This record gives sequence, structure tokens and C-alpha cells, in this order.
Amino acid sequence: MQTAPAAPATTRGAATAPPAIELRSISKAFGPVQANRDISLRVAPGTIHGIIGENGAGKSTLMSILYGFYRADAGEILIDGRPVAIPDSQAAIRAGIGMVFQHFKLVQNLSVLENVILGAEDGPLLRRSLARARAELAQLARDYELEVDPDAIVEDLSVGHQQRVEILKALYRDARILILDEPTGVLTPAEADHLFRILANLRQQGRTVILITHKLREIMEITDTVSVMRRGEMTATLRTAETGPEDLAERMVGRKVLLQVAKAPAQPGPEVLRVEGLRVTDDRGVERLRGIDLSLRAGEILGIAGVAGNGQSELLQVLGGYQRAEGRVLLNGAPIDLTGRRSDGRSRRARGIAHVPEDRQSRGLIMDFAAWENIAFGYHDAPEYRRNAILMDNAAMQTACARAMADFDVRPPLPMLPARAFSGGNQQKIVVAREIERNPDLLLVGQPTRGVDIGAIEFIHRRIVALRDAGKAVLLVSVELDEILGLADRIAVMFDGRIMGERLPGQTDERELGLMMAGMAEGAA
Ligand SMILES: Nc1ncnc2c1ncn2[C@@H]1O[C@H](COP(=O)(O)OP(=O)(O)OP(=O)(O)O)[C@@H](O)[C@H]1O
Repeated sequence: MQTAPAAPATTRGAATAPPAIELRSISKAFGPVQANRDISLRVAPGTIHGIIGENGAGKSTLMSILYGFYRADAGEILIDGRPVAIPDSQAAIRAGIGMVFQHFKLVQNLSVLENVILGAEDGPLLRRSLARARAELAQLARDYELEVDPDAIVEDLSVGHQQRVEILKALYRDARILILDEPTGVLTPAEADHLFRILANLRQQGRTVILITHKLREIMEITDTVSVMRRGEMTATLRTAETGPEDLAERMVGRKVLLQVAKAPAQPGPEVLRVEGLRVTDDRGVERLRGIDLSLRAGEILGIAGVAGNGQSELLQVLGGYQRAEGRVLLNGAPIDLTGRRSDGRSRRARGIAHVPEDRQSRGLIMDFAAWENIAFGYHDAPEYRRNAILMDNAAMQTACARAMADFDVRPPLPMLPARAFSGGNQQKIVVAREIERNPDLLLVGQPTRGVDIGAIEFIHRRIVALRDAGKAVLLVSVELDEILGLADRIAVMFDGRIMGERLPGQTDERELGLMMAGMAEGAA
């Protein structure tokens, strides 16, 4: 292991101040898995420190120790130079640490103001009146560009605004150190830009930020220093200005990584999917799809770009058999029933449609089931998984799982482990492995690389391109424009339940697509 140099101090005269956070020789094991091994780190006050590392490298575990969710087996935590014990998250909050999780922990049917003061009220900090809380919120909003209506109900807010509420919650509790775990995974490009302005403001005011992300662009853009984790160890801490994306990628993965997808031009064959006049109205009577027409041919990847919430999810759900719709869908020339049962994924799979759903935790996996059960999930009728008409062949499923895990580099490669024991990126690899291994005619794939490290992104992208090159059709929905531009052979932009227009990747750019995503009419760009 390389020794990690102390994080350099910033220009803001922090040279003499003790580190805002110092970790000394932190270790943590889960059974046989050594999630953190002898980790030391110093983060100077008033800086933004990035942490990167492959899926399963131990980033979330380390932050969970800092936030009091897990107790380290060994090691010491110092805040502002003083040793602290952090047995639970209340202690973390008292020590001035705030955390913004990937999955927000807000109460959906309460207002912003109620969410912000919830839980803080019985702490020593509070007993402040609602009016005072409101004033304080307004001040924080002004100081940090965290504007959000205090009386809005959380469930009515966009994802980006919900995230602001999480940040406000932490600041309201006087967090001087803010940890963000993959904060931009669910944000639009504009929301991500705004978040970075907020983080820069926090730094400006002397607060310390730890940013966990898989996006090297974000590391380069906003951090002062960055640490690389690899297989439970912290292998380097660097000044951001003295490194670059290629260097970081190589340090993370241990080999050179292609940051661009290498692919030959598509050789489109016959039409596999035809969508005509597709309409979906949700339970509240709101029209989510307002007449979608699409055509997708064999050997082609059609990318659907768009800001989350503009109907892409509904499109995937209809095609995957989880949602009823009006209109017409033809697969290989034969119609698909759109009016049948609400959950008809099974008949879709039988027709050769595989589906990597956008939300792996609620639709892609059964978290308490073992990896091998999850790999067979939805496909247990396949002949290779059956001993006879009645009995399933568990041993065959376990063998297939071990093979898929090796193939997709799932770590740790243990078929018996429940899905929830894998890191987020490895859970995603399990879902992608299951669906791609079926060699479907049509692969529906939503946000395939959300939360996935760059080594695995390269791998998943290559597998998607290989499926295309084998003459299969791929419908790719992603909020990552990089991913769409790199992978798709054709790009359709969705806005407000409609297709705004189509572009060829070589003949457009992020700016034009961004305008179309914001609803600017085709040609107006
Ligand atoms: N509760 C748990 N029980 C068993 N093993 C766990 C548990 N939590 C984490 N692990 C294991 O510890 C290791 C580190 O996981 P961790 O979630 O910290 O990684 P990560 O770097 O945050 O990954 P990702 O980028 O995929 O989120 C992984 O091998 C994971 O499978």
C-alpha cells in the first residue's frame, strides 16, 4: 500500500488549524469481508475532499463509521484535532457531522419546514419556535443558494429540491462537516451544477465537505483533494490539481480504463420494436405518455435522453409489462397486449424482452434473497434451471450464478450472499448480468450504470454494445448525456411525455440535447 500523504492545507490559512476530520488506522470487517483496512485520512477545514473507488472498495462503510451507523473494529476518529467517540448518528450530529444519503430519509407527506426541524426538536439544539426555525431556514437558503418553499410538501418536490431539504436539515443541525454519498446520481445536469454551487458556498464559509462519487468529472471540477480507495484500503490521497481523470481511473481500477466506448457503426437489421401512439394516464389522471411513436431495429441502440420524470420510466414500464397503456406495440411484427394484468413481466420475458429496471432495489432484486436466487429471478422456468416439470435445479442456478459473477466481476463472488450484502454497484452488476445473459431480442435498460464504478461502466457498456453487435435491439434510458452520446446509435429526447425529436450522436451535442430536454422545440435550438 502506498502511504497516503496528509491532505494539503488550503489557501485559506488553514495550515495551522488541525484537520476538520482525521481518521487513524480505521478497520472494519463484515465476517470474512475486510471492508476497511487500516485507513488513515486527514481533511483540512474549508476544503472539499473527494473519495473515489471501485464498487465495494469500502467508501460507504467508512462514511457509515464516521456517521455512527457502524462501529469500527479498530482505529480512532478526531474532529478538529480532538478524539471523539461516534457510537450512533446522534453523536455524529453532536460532533458537527451531517450526511446526505443516496436514498433520502425525508418524510414524504410532511412539509419542508417540518422535515427540517423533525428530530432536531428534542435535541439540545432546539426548543426554538417554528417562526424562528422558519427565519433560520430562510437565512440558510440565502447564504447557500438553498432556496426551497418551506411550506411545500416534500412529495411534491423534485428530486433536486428534496436533496436541498436534506442539506438544509444537516445545516440546521449546525453540521460543519457535510458528507454526500453519490449526490448527483439522481440529478439533472442543471441540478448538479446548482448543487456544486452550494458546495462551493459551503467551502467559502469554512465548512468541510466530503464527496463520494464515481464521476471523475465531478472530482476534477469541485474537489481540492481526493482519496482513492481500493479493496478496503486507502491507496492514495492527492491534490486534485496534480492529477487527472486517466490517472485517477487507473489508480482506482489498477489498470488503464477506456473512458470512451469503442464501437463500430451500427448495422441495423429488421425492425424489432414498433411503438405507435402510446399513452399512459396515471392513477391521479395525469397523462404521463402523450402519444409516443418509436421504431427500433435489430443491431441498434436507441438512446432515450431526458430529465427524469418526463415519461421515460413509464415507457420502460409499459414495454417491460408493469404498466397498462393505450396504443400499439409490435415486437418482431406481432402485437403485445398492453391492457393485460398490471404486472406481466413474465410474458414479456417469454417473448424475448429483457429488462434492467431503473430502480434495482425495488424492482430489480429481492434484497433478502441470495445472489443465486436473484440471478434466476424471473427466469426460473428456463429449461436449464429445471430438473423436471415440478422441481427446480438449485445446483444449476448456483453454478450459473457463479459463472455470471465471474463474468461480470461481481465482488465478492459468493452466490450464497443475500443481495443486500453487496455494494450498490455490485447489486447493479447482478441485475445486468441476469438480463444480458438471457440473450434477449430486445433489451430494455434504464440507468444501467447508476452508482457503478468506471471499471464496471466500461464493462457494462461493452456488453451492451456486444449484444447490439450480435444483432439485438437495445432501448437505453439514461439521464447521463455522456452515456447516451457514447452508446446510442440514435437519440430520441423525451420531454413532458412526448418525443421532442431525434438526433444522430455525431450530429448533435450536449447543448442541443439539453435544450430539447428542457422542452425547446425541435429546430428552435
Ligand atoms: N452489512 C454488510 N454485511 C456484509 N458485507 C457488507 C455489508 N456492508 C458492506 N459489506 C461489504 O463490504 C465491502 C465494502 O462495501 P461498501 O458498501 O463500503 O463499498 P462502496 O465502496 O461504498 O461500494 P459502492 O461504490 O458500490 O457503493 C463490500 O465487499 C460489501 O459487500
